[in-house]
Amino acid sequence: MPEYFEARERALLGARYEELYRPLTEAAARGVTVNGLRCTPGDFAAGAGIALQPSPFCKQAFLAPEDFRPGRHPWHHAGVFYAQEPSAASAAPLLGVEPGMKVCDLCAAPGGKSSQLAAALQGKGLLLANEYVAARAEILRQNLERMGVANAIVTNETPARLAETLPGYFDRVLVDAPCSGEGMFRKEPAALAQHSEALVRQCAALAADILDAAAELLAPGGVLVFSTCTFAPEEDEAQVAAFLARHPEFVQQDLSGVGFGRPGEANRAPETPGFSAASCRRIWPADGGEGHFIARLQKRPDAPRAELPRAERPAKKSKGRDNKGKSGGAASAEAWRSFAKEYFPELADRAVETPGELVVLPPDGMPPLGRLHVLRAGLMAGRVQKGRFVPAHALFMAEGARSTNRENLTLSDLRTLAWLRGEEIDAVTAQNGWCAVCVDGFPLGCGKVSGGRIKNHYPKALRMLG
Ligand SMILES: C[S@@+](CC[C@H](N)C(=O)[O-])C[C@H]1O[C@@H](n2cnc3c(N)ncnc32)[C@H](O)[C@@H]1O
Repeated sequence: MPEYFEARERALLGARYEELYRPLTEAAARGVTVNGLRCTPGDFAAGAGIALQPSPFCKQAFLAPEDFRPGRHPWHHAGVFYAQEPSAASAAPLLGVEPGMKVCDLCAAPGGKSSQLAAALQGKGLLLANEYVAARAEILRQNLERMGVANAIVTNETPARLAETLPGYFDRVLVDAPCSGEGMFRKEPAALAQHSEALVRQCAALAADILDAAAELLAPGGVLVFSTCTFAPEEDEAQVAAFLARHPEFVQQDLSGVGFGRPGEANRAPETPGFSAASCRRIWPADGGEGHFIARLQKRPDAPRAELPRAERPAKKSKGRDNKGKSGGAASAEAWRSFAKEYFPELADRAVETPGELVVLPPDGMPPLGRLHVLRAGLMAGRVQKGRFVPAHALFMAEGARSTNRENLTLSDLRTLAWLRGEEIDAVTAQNGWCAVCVDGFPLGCGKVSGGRIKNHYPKALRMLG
């Protein structure tokens, strides 16, 4: 253990130090969280063929065996589950997301908690999943695509710019803050190597700014969940106490009845009106996970309502014209509609956006995004090339199970692994044309059938090699 960390924690915990941190000498716990857009936890446990234990931290999650390799399981490729450290699955359900809400995940990559929030929305309402680090934002986009999320906007922004653009817009905001990662010591050697008192202070200051942006993003009556995977007072209890002192328009909610973990620690924050350490929740290594801190705060319903800034002019539409003289956008929409009528009749009447040659199905009630850096706004349906519609992988990952043309594989079918390796496979149930390839009913992308064989369109970067 880093010297500063151990000295601090021993001073704060006394004899409890040994009890609460002792499990850090054992192997890291592994967990999986079931994607509620795909199936129920019960169906997952019955069909996955993995020795699972229910997680104490989340109804949709399980503890997995130490040697479990998620990337080798076809259901992982099909977005049926997300490999998530067990205690990390605890925070998102505490946000109380319901279908139809507007939800923002401010620090979202790689996307474990965003996937949980999207599942809670059940395709209705909006998830804005933001990630500040560009390369991580791309991973977030890919993970949400794998999980079949169609109603997300993925942005690569600073929390402050989001708050300027969408003040008061969201019913729920999650801040899973960048932190000093003291709960990652066992799992990620880098967290151990980089740890220092200066890092703790730097992370605390950064998270305070992120929380201020979160406060601005929330509508009156909206709920904010703040979580970290660290134990440092400045980043946990003292952070929440300082937030409440800065934001009298918020009240803390009590998490003592959540059924897992332990209360926050009173000696980690100064006495602050409205703040209760006992109402926070801590998961210590002794509780079975790597470690998490969670607090829940509500913006008072009578807090002043913010005005959205006036929408800026939308980006110029492509001026491309097809060979029939129609605008590129109208031609793309028409190509999509005729494709959708054949393969996804339920989607054929949905409104589409056609930036350039692309066809995107925006989420219902798109907010004004101004000049935000948006990686994806809704579901990428495909693109039009030489007048023909070419479907996107994302379309089949979100809607493949409802396609009119499907190849139905199972976990025990040898064609499943062949498909994930990128090979051509025999068509048994699918007819000529585009088809969804599914394992046990869960989508694994698309292929094109001709002469009884399915040409593999599973993206090269996602293939299971070796
Ligand atoms: C604890 S991780 C989020 C994990 C994620 N919620 C999940 O469940 O998969 C914190 C994230 O905050 C991002 N981050 C780093 N600097 C940031 C900043 N200045 N503002 C907002 N987020 C930042 C990190 O890149 C990291 O992806």
